[in-house]
Amino acid sequence: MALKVLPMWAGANQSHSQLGASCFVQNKKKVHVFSSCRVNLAKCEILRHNNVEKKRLMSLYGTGSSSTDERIDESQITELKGFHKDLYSLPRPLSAVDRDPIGSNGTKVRVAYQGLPGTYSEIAALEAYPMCKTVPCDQIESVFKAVELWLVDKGVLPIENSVGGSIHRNYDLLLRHRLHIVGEVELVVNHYLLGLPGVRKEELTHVLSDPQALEQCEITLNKLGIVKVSTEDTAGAAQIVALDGIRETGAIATLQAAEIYGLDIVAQTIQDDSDNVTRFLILAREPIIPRIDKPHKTSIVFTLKEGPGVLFKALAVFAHRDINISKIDSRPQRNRPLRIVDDSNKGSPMYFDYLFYIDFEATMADPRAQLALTHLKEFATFLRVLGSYPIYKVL
Ligand SMILES: O=C(O)C(=O)Cc1ccccc1
Repeated sequence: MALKVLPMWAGANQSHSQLGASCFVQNKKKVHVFSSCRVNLAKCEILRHNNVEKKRLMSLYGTGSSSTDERIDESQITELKGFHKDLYSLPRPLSAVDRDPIGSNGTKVRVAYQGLPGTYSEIAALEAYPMCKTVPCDQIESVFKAVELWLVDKGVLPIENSVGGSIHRNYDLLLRHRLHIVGEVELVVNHYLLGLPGVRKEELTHVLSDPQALEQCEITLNKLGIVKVSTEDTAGAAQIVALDGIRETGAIATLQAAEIYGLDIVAQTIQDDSDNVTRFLILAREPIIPRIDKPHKTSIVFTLKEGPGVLFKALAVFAHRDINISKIDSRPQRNRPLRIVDDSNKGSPMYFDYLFYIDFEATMADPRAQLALTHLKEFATFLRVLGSYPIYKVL
């Protein structure tokens, strides 16, 4: 099918996205519904940037009706991608937009997230931009593409949680794409066990949810003897329960999902760890100008040369400048996981070649941070700044 490149429900309102979502469940296959309003917004943005392209794009997209049947197919996206390549090569001013609900063109900020309406990611998007228009996408990859292709202004993705640690799949995506981190949000995640109206906890034999949510409630679910089944996201699980109408199947999801999909709360705060916190990142096409009135952090990723004490030296560049490191993580490189240390001998040792992710508490506008990274480059074989952004504080 021709819709592989940008499969997302870009619902301009809840009914659109719910319509798309119910098709998804009922037909047991993905149906990609684009709201024409969303497509038209994207069109406008593109047309503003290049009048020469105007005729071509108008014929590409047509004038558009308000039907949810309007879809973008692969060839259109490919053309759009080519066009945006040109746009990316133009110098772009830094954006000072920071938790600002109004975008530079006077419209509401549009924030893409993975899943259906009612996910934790949507709640995180609204926490970062309270007046924003949230845009559901069927995969994390679609969130990145939606930002890259100017269909939305920002994207939100969960990056780590206090129970499971880093979400490495999402770290990999940060590296594969060239978006900038412009913010972070930390949510205390309270999981609700939801069921069809009137269902009691004892009746449940199966529970559906996102793998992270299932992991965070493992002890509770094992005690209840409930079989865990993974779904794409928590709200998707709630919707399946509502549509399938099987009394023995519940979902772990948000309070918002219970309301949206008409489910009862069978049990609340069912996570094993009461301090269950998930950290989300906000992504944008452009970096922000760091503000001096707020503490910021910077996220970087790098690889190191081989040798004794190289990691020690790498960390010392921050210590020498009194820069606090708030996170460090390592991950084998996916495309080059093994490093052959010495190929002169048979049976010479092979190590995993690691990517190091560090968050440190300074902005790239801070000379200490600039010096630290210049110093780090002496030991690094690769270094990328993922973004400087305000440290999240509950307001
Ligand atoms: O599926 C969701 O609702 C998400 O946003 C991902 C997630 C799942 C569990 C905890 C935090 C985020």
